[in-house]
Amino acid sequence: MADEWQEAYEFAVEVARKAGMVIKQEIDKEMKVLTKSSTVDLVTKTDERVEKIIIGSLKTKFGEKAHKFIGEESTEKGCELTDAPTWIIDPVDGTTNFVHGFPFVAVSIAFAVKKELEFGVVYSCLEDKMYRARNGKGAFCNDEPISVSDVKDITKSIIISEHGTDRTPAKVEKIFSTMQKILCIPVHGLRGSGTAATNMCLVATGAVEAFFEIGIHCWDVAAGAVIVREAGGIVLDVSGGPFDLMSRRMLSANHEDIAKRIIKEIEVFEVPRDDGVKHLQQPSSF
Ligand SMILES: O=P([O-])([O-])O[C@@H]1[C@H](O)[C@H](O)[C@@H](O)[C@H](O)[C@H]1O
Ligand SMILES: [Mg+2]
Repeated sequence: MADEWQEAYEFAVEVARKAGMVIKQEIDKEMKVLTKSSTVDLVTKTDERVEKIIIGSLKTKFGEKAHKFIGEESTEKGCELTDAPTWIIDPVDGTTNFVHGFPFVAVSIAFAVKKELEFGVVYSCLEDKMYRARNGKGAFCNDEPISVSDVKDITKSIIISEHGTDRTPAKVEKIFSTMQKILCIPVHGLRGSGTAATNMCLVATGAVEAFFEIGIHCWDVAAGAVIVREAGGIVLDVSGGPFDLMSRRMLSANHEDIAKRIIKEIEVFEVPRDDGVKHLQQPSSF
């Protein structure tokens, strides 16, 4: 069937909008903040509630058993990506922003079939920007086509990276050393919105040339990966090898020239994979 997943794609947009409305209603209320992997890895009742709303809506629409789900707040024993149609969900990407009222928070919903990403939806709900893309069908923001920047000269670029939620001094040192080297290439600027999904959409719209991070999770970047590719960009491992959704390493860029130059400066550090697989050989570089 040529267009087997179109209905699911359209429904994902609807569900992302519904989820974003809940986030908008909750952001100004007093909230109880809990922590997860570290004291700066925050979670709220809204994260859990929104994930339940999204997965509940998808199950009602497509049946309890037809699809599998990987959700930030409900995947406790590692993520297993099989050949089955699988939804990959971050209900509130940018939870720290949400807690502080910093105005970038996104709902990220991706769909993979046979381990290949089929479509992605990122709703930057406080800005009311609905980003979406489906394989081979282009990328859009609020129904307008989007495309990456045509800047190939790194000295004319803006690059995004984030600090993540691991404050191990040796890792933080590598993150800042990488940022310092990139800043001093020099580039026009370094930025970070506090949501990986939104960062990838900023690459897709051409507002920045690249975004990279080590330590993100599959639900942070799955939807954004489709959006960047469909906007004409590339998504790679931070070594320049192929992007591996479970590796927790990702570089997205408008062009190979920008990606290659950034890769020269990235100080890579080890993070456990999302699927728990150990000793996987890292992909080779360019
Ligand atoms: O926890 P969360 O807010 O959904 O997701 C986080 C955001 O995407 C942040 O930008 C990135 O730096 C972290 O690595 C992610 O964990
Ligand atoms: Mg996230």
